[in-house]
This record gives sequence, C-alpha cells and structure tokens, in this order.
Amino acid sequence: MAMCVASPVSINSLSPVRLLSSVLQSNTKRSFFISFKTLRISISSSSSSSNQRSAFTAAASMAYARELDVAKKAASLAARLCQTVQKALLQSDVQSKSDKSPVTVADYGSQAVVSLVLQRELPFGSFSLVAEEDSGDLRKSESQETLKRITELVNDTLSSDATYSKSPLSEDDVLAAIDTGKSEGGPHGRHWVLDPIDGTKGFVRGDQYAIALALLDEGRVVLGVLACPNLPLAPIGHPHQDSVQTQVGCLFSARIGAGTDMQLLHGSSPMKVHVSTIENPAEASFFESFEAAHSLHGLSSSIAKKLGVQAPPVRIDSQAKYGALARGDGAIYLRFAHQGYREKIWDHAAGFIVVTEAGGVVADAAGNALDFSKGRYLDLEKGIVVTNQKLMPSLLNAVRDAVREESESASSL
Ligand SMILES: Nc1ncnc2c1ncn2[C@@H]1O[C@H](COP(=O)(O)O)[C@@H](OP(=O)(O)O)[C@H]1O
Ligand SMILES: [Mg+2]
Ligand SMILES: [Mg+2]
Ligand SMILES: [Mg+2]
Repeated sequence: MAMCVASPVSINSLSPVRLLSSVLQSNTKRSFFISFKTLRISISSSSSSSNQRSAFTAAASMAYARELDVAKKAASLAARLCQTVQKALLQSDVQSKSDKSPVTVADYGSQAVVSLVLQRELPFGSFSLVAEEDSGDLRKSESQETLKRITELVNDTLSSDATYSKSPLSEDDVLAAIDTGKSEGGPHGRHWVLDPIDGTKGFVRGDQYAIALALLDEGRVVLGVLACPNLPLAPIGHPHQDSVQTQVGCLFSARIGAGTDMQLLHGSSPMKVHVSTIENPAEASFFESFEAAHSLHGLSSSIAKKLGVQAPPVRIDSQAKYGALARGDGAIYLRFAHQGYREKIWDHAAGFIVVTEAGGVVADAAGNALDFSKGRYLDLEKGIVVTNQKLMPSLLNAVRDAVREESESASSL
C-alpha cells in the first residue's frame, strides 16, 4: 500500500466547486487531505475509482451545508421581522428612494438581520455581501425616528431567537450592518447576495414578497434560500384554489448538486420539489410580474399565444414566482424589462438556484445562461425566461419570433 503525504487544502483558499473537481481529476501518486470545518477526506493513490466516487459524493453532500443552514436561519428571522411590519404597516414606514422605488423599515431591518446572522454564525474568513439597500437615506436628520424604529425591530427580532438573547444593538450597529451590503461581488471568492425584501410593492399592498439570499463562489451560485411568508403551501394559479384552506408561508432552499427543498417557513420538515414535467405548452400556465412597469405584459402574452398556452397569466410579485415554478405550480416564467432597465443579481440569484436544482432552466431571451459573476448587475439579452428542459427549446423559438415581430412593428411606426 502506498504511503501518502497529506497536503491540506483549506476551504478558504479553495472553493468546494474547484475542490471537488480536483478530487475527481487526480490520478497522480498523491493523496488529498481535505479539511473544511465538518468534512475530512483522505484519498490515497491506491484508491479505487469507486473510492474516489464515494469521496466525491461525500464532498458533494457536505459542500455548503453549514452555510445553507445559516442562510435558512437568517432568512427565516428576517421574514419574522417583515411579517411583524406587514401586519401593522403604517404610511410612515414606507419611504421613497432616490430612484422613486419604495423602501420600508422592513427592507432595512431585514437586511440588517441577515447581515448580522451571517456574520455571527460564519465568523471565519472575510465577509462580502452584495445587497440592495444602503444606509444613505437613514443617516439624514429627518430619518431619526425611522432609524429608531428599525433598530427596535432588529433587536426584537434577534432576541426572539435564544442564541441572540442579550446585548441590544445600537443605531450605529444597525447602520453598519446595513452597509455591509455594499460589496461589488464579482468572479472571485465568496459573496453573499441579498434582496432583503423582493417585491416591496407587493409587500406594501399586503401581497407576495420574498427574502432572497444566495451565495456566490467563484462567480457561481452555490446555494439559495427564498423565504416567502405569504405563499400558500398548496399550489397557486390553479382554478378554484382560492377556496382551498391552506397553510401559508414557504421556505425554499437549494444547494448545488443537492436539489431543492421546500418547508413551512416556521416549522415542518423539508421535502424535495421538482419543476413541472409538462411537455405540451397548451397545458402550461405562466407567471409574470404583477407590476406592468417591471415586465412587458404585451410581449409575454404574444409569446404565450405563439406557444399555444391556453391559461391566463398568473401575476404575482417577487421571486415567489421562482419558488412556485420550482414546485411545479406553473411551467413558465417570463420577464422582459422595459428598455434601459438593468436587472440586478439580487433579484434572481436565489430564484435561479431554487429553480435549476429543481430541474428547471433559467436563461436570457437568447438562451444564454445567466452570469452572476459580473458584479451587481446582470448583462442580459432582452429578458429572462424560465421553464423545464423539455419546453425550453420551443419557448426560445416563440420568444425569438415575438421579439422580432415587436421590433419590426416598432421600426415601421
Ligand atoms: N422598471 C423595472 N423593470 C424591471 N424590474 C424592475 C423595475 N423596477 C424595479 N424592478 C425590480 O423588480 C423587482 C420586483 O420584481 P417583481 O416584479 O417580480 O415583483 C424589484 O425588486 P424590489 O421589490 O426588491 O425593489 C426591483 O428590483
Ligand atoms: Mg427595491
Ligand atoms: Mg428585488
Ligand atoms: Mg428589495
């Protein structure tokens, strides 16, 4: 039996994505001694390929598991804060950002809670967070009351978890936590990606919203969590569904290579979910934004018509659409922003992995994979389309034809 010298590999210096492929590619007279927190694998040069395969399986089953648990905890606590605010939403809790989009005390509070939980529970290495909100407006003198309210909400939420019972945070602590979200992301290292409330307009209306948290490692989305406090456990978008009594509040979670789970937001065991297996577009239903300002409803309806989709669109806010699609409620999600709008990575990263790990495909309108490694924005060809593997080719054909017709009719005007 060959004697081997172990060469340690740190999780901080090598991502599990690259680490796993280096385990598989190794055929030299070396051994790999991989140590990252809970995982220790030793492979000698005499290992059979089946040993290598089981090492791979062990590594794959463990990679990012701790990070996913912490992400679920962070998003669940943030959801608790959002639910408290949505129940008693006051007009003073809604402000307008410089781009005129709404932001509530819950958006800020949720971002602070997620940042604090991630930093406390994963203290090793550097911390990078790409998140939607920043504290600029909160530091203005007219925002003193708002900041006080956010700080109370953050302290109340954290103290509801036994782990964080003591030591209340100051207003400065909360501002600092919000501002950890200023990272630019990019193709190297690890970056958390957070939308503290996705679908703020839905949240303010009392409708759907999501807390969306993902982790990028070397430019790839490796895990994602969607907390959807108002999403029913029963399928949405089906006829007569409104009359069905159902529990509300779903938590979706996905890890690269490990599938997608769904559970009740505040309890229940996770169960695996899968996208719809529908192959005939006539049987498919499709999701789009509730807000016409966020997506061209006319273009979606012309695509649906070309495909032969019979059912009317299901319009709901937020990445709850990705969650619903991941469990097969509908088969297609279409999103075509108005000219000049640039999609942000936090609006799609968590939804992307929740759908892809459930067997779905997410692409731009030209069929390209989404690239989350370019910083805070996604570079896209026209729009985002999501469906199962079988329907994607015909969906892309319909998109191409509808987009061409739209530009022809615009140029003939
Ligand atoms: N003109 C526009 N076109 C496309 N998306 C827009 C938009 N204005 C805002 N958005 C994004 O649409 C998100 C909501 O998506 P949806 O329509 O699926 O609910 C918003 O997230 P926030 O609510 O986090 O700001 C915001 O980032
Ligand atoms: Mg916003
Ligand atoms: Mg958003
Ligand atoms: Mg948001």
